[in-house]
Amino acid sequence: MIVLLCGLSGAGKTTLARTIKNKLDADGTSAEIIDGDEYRGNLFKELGYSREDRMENIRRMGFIARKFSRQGIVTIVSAINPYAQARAELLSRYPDVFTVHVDCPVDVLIGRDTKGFYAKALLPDEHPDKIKNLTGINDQFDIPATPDVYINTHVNSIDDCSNMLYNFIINAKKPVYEF
Ligand SMILES: Nc1ncnc2c1ncn2[C@@H]1O[C@H](COP(=O)(O)OP(=O)(O)OP(=O)(O)O)[C@@H](O)[C@H]1O
Ligand SMILES: Nc1ncnc2c1ncn2[C@@H]1O[C@H](COP(=O)(O)OS(=O)(=O)O)[C@@H](O)[C@H]1O
Repeated sequence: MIVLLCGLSGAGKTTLARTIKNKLDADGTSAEIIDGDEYRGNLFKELGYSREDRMENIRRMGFIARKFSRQGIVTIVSAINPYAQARAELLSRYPDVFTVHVDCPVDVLIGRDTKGFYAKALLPDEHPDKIKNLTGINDQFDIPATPDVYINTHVNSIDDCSNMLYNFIINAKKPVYEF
């Protein structure tokens, strides 16, 4: 199965992906994480943050994820994945995709600001360091209308969030059709 985490930067996707992979490893279930930062930094270096590049980023991650999931590996795609169109494309292309909205209020994310991006996005327009396309501040995020799982990392602890998602993964079994 492909577990498509989506949510704003700092919402907790990487934290949850790693925690869940550890849990799955511990019970003997193969798992792999396809992480936006990791793939962008190593394989997709030419991609930026325009709509077109984000769409392409998700297309590529989905393609790779399917290679793993076909082998029975629980494949967690951890990326902001902001567009309904990109998510719908993966859902229509692959038979084993589950969407997980990792949610957290923007004001809490501005407080977490683990990478300093929110402070830069909130700088005045004329500031040379201003980020002009940070998802959730000045770039689009389409809230998933019907996610398979909704997780709010502001109201639930890391333990509770990862247990919720882990339980979903081990119970969910969509048939995987060959094509
Ligand atoms: N319930 C929670 N679940 C996950 N992370 C949490 C939770 N509560 C607090 N956090 C904290 O929020 C931060 C989330 O950072 P993380 O890198 O996982 O986010 P991300 O969504 O992967 O961001 P990015 O898109 O920038 O990679 C971590 O510092 C983590 O400790
Ligand atoms: N303008 C930006 N918007 C969002 N993330 C950014 C931006 N610039 C740099 N980043 C970094 O790139 C990561 C997001 O990459 P992805 O998850 O791969 O994004 S996605 O939009 O194409 O799905 C964030 O974790 C953050 O570290």
